[in-house]
Amino acid sequence: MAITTVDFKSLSLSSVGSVATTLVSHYLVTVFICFVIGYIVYQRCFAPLAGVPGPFWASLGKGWLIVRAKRGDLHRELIRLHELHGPLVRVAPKELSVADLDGIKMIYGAGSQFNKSDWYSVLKGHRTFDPFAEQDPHVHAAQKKLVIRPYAMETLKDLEPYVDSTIYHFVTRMREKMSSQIDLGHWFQMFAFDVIGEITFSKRFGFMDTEHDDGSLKSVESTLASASWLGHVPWVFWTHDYLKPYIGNWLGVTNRTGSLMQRALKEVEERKVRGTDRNDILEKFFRLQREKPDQVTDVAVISMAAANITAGSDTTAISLRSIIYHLLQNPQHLATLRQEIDQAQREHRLSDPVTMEEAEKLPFLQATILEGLRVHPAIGGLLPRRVPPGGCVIAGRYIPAGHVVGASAWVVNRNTTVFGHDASEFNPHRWLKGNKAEMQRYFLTFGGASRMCFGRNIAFMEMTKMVPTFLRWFDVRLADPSRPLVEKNFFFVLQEGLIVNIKPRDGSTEEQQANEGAEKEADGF
Ligand code: HEM
Repeated sequence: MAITTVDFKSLSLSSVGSVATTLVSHYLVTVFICFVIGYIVYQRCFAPLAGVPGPFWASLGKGWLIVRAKRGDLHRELIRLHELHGPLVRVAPKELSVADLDGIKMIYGAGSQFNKSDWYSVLKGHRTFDPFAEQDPHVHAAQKKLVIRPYAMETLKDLEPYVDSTIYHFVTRMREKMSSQIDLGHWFQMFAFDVIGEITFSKRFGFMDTEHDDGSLKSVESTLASASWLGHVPWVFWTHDYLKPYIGNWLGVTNRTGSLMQRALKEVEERKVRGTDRNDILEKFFRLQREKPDQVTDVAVISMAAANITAGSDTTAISLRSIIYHLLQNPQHLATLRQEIDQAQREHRLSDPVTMEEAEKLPFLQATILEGLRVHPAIGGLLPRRVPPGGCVIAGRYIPAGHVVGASAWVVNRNTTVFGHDASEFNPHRWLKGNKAEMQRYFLTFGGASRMCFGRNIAFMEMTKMVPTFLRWFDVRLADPSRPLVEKNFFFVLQEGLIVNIKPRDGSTEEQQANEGAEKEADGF
């Protein structure tokens, strides 16, 4: 048997060095492999959330969430995973998606102790006044108390004329588009931005006039697209923030504190110089400021005005698209709604545009709007919350303090126990026949508890007026009913492809209707 021996004398210094390097690198690789195996074994077998079902890669890091956020399909994937695995799905090593009804009540119900997680820190950035993204519950409560009044039900009457004038403008522009194919989804987006401009600053953005935007639409989209993945790794955002003076700005999320804030700032400054006799939201903020000048600062007013644009424009456009698209895909429900609207019209129960009060007396319309909001919630992210001290038990599973739990309205709004066996279908009748109070308890489209949407009354007013006014004047058909809308979930679930053919209704000529619309606009609507 041959025995190999090392002749140390014959080894040069450089070959000793290379043997040492090889040994060290082998050692490091071995340590690294042991570490990786140890980490995988820990996460899969011993970590507090070990054993909760979910995608393999999600149990090991944030990569799975980031990939889904970038692909924009998290909402659909969560529906699939909950169907497969039940009430809890592990979406990251310390994060769960929850579909359990008691769990939903615990996280988003009255008196909840679950505060917004670090995901929101990237939206907030350095802003000092930001009720949407604020994580500290005491700061949030104090800020909300200062600015909530302009969003209350009683003030809707003051804002209604601004919505009327924008709806008139929309109808007029649609009449100019008669008999042609249009991207109705894009028009709803331009409408939603214009109406927010009008109720906040008494100034439409002017997108419907020019059929172009000034970059705001892209700005909101890139804010969301960037926040939706960065929120899972806030340290990337803060490192970028630290290095920004040297490397420049690479992250779209900073738009929220950049260009949109600049627009709000410009409007606020102009208004201060110009003054106004209008009773829009800005004027209402100024009134609050006069009452409490130390607390309702300029920063607060500008921040809230900008929040209206980011939180209130796309969300409303998405909801309008959902309502109209689902009606067009379900002609039987469209026919029922048309019947209700036409009958009210014949009985002279409708103004033009339909008033909020009139619309509230149309039950099928109200049911249709709720159903559109249920099947396609504008916000499709997980609404992540931190588990409070002491931990919690959801679906029989203990979840330690500091872990993150969240639910997507896309999953909860499809719960068959609450919404019925056909929960995944669009059926407005469920709101007329089913247990409405129970359905509203778990309706997560506007969020929940103290963090529920401030702007929901305003959004509801816009939709409840717009839908009957639009359907009363126009006959709309999908250009290609076999082509579903494309969805992109960047926290907001945006749709693309609502291409329709549009025609006048009621037999009146296009010219006649266009003239009526123009006259009404000139009358000061
Ligand atoms: C159909 C339209 C809308 C939908 C579906 C919607 C949905 C939501 C949801 C789900 C939340 C909670 C988000 C979370 O927990 O992270 C929220 C919060 C908020 N929304 Fe809306 N929203 C809509 C329209 C509006 C409008 C028109 C405005 C303003 C004019 C607005 C202003 C806000 C604000 C300020 C918050 C933060 C509330 C807080 O944390 O206290 N929203 N919205």
